Amino acid sequence: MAQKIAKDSFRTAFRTLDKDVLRWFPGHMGKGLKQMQHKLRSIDCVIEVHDARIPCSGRNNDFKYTISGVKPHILIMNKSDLINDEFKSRIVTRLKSDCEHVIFTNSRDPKCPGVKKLFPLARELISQSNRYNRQDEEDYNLMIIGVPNVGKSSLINALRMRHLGKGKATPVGAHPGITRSVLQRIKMCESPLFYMLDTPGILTPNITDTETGLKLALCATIQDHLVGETIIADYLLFWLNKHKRFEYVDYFKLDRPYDDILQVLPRICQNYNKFLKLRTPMNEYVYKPNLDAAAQIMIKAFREAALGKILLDESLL
Ligand SMILES: Nc1nc2c(ncn2[C@@H]2O[C@H](COP(=O)(O)OP(=O)(O)OP(=O)(O)O)[C@@H](O)[C@H]2O)c(=O)[nH]1
Repeated sequence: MAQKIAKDSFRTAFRTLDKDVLRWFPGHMGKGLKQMQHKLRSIDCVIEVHDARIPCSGRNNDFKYTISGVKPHILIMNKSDLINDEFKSRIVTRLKSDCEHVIFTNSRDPKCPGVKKLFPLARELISQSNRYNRQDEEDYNLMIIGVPNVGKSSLINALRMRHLGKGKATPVGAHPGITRSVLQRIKMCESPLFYMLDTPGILTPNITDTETGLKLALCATIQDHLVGETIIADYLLFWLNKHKRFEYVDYFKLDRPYDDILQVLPRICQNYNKFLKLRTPMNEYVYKPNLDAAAQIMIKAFREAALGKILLDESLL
């Protein structure tokens, strides 16, 4: 029934009035790339971290020509606990021409197999590569890079926890932009001696179209309010309907799937008791649905996989 309703009349393409997606993403991150280039000589391996829910969208390939083109490069698909395992081999195949070494991690779990695999693979690749003037040195220097909020700091902490038994070296935040580009050298492993040269290098996401921008926003690579919670929630609703993922109907206690976000948000306000109390010119109080709060509830549900495991790039594989 739900499928039929969705199929007959729902949107087949996502349109937003706000076409200027690039405006959402700040341009200041280019500075980070320059700093990374300065450190290039002493780096033995580049660890690129990206969000496994968007393996094709938003990766910034510029660094390949400036940094990783000449260094061993491992691509980490982090937050892989939020996608279904069945997609992993398709992701590896899809990314093969770009990077031969793809590892899936859940950085919230230092014991996950991907975290375990990373240093042995890095060591192997470094030993096969030209280390310039550093052949005699016995330490390995890594650089972790990626767009905001993909879990770079969490990965560093997971690796340190695993190999050194130590806790946090870098702050982790639920909001993008926590890491500042202060240069430091963090010990990651004693034997063999692994260092991470900088705090994580932040790359500007590569936005090719509106949908890419909205997927990046859903994955929290940019602060929600810069894009607008309602636009992000609307895109989520569109995506869920298009991919026949109707778990949201039960989760938000709706009676059926809806295509119009302005029909969904007031119902969520009702069910979650999200109202704004406003005073009228007559000094009376009225209650208005708090649509932004409802949109935040939808976005949070996606981010916590409460609507099921969702690979936003599914149709690009
Ligand atoms: N489910 C899940 N959440 C993760 C994972 N890795 C990180 N997170 C969460 O993602 C958010 C961002 O993590 P950070 O480690 O701060 O990301 P970052 O890339 O260092 O962020 P910036 O400093 O803004 O560039 C935090 O809320 C983490 O708890 C993961 O593998 N799975």
